[in-house]
Amino acid sequence: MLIIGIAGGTGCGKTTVVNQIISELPVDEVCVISQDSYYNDTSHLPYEERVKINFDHPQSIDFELLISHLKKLKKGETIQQPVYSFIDHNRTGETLPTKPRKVVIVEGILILTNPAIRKMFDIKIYVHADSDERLIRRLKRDIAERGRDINEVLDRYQTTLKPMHQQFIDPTKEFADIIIPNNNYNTVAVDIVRTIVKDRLN
Ligand SMILES: Nc1ncnc2c1ncn2[C@@H]1O[C@H](COP(=O)(O)OP(=O)(O)O)[C@@H](O)[C@H]1O
Ligand SMILES: O=c1ccn([C@@H]2O[C@H](COP(=O)(O)O)[C@@H](O)[C@H]2O)c(=O)[nH]1
Repeated sequence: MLIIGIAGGTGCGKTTVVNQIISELPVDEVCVISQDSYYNDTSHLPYEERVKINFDHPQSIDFELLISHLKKLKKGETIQQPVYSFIDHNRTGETLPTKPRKVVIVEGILILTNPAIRKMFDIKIYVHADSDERLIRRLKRDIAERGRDINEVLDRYQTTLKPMHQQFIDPTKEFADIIIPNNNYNTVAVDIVRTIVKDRLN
């Protein structure tokens, strides 16, 4: 099994890059694990409290569950990946059965901050886009897809996203084997990663 970790700040294009990598691969050869599915279960908190959580701090992630799921996949077991709602800021209670595949891609802003999970990755990738580009993309996406308004996104950017990016996420670039510049769509870099993956599948 080849486990690839793909990190990078919010809006850098991780999900887009993952979709480009897997688009030409056989569906039964690859599976994707999103760090977002592993935000801590905060069902015991009311919405008014959940919305105040700092979702850009490593402590917001249930790394224990994520690591145990990766270990199970390595052993050939199917896992139940939690489904997360950005609207409710919580797990939905549903799960997505995820079968072990030859290639497992784990993507998320904080996945390279955790030393134990870093050790499990065969290839570590960091997707880079400038902060103004990321903010613009995040604004557009969160308003269109995640039920936010402009003030909410900008407030969160100033109070948490930017400081957490500088403190925790950007420094993980140094752990990356490959850094993909993604201010523009980077088909060359995606092709290179695809070639590595295809080579592994043969
Ligand atoms: N290279 C790019 N150029 C322009 N827009 C992009 C690029 N990569 C991603 N996007 C767009 O930016 C938004 C955020 O991308 P996404 O892949 O969800 O980022 P992430 O998963 O890192 O938060 C999406 O609307 C996506 O279509
Ligand atoms: O309940 C939540 C949980 C997370 N977020 C934000 O999501 C991004 C991470 O997702 P990307 O797809 O990598 O952008 C993170 O910056 C959190 O602030 C949220 O808004 N609500």
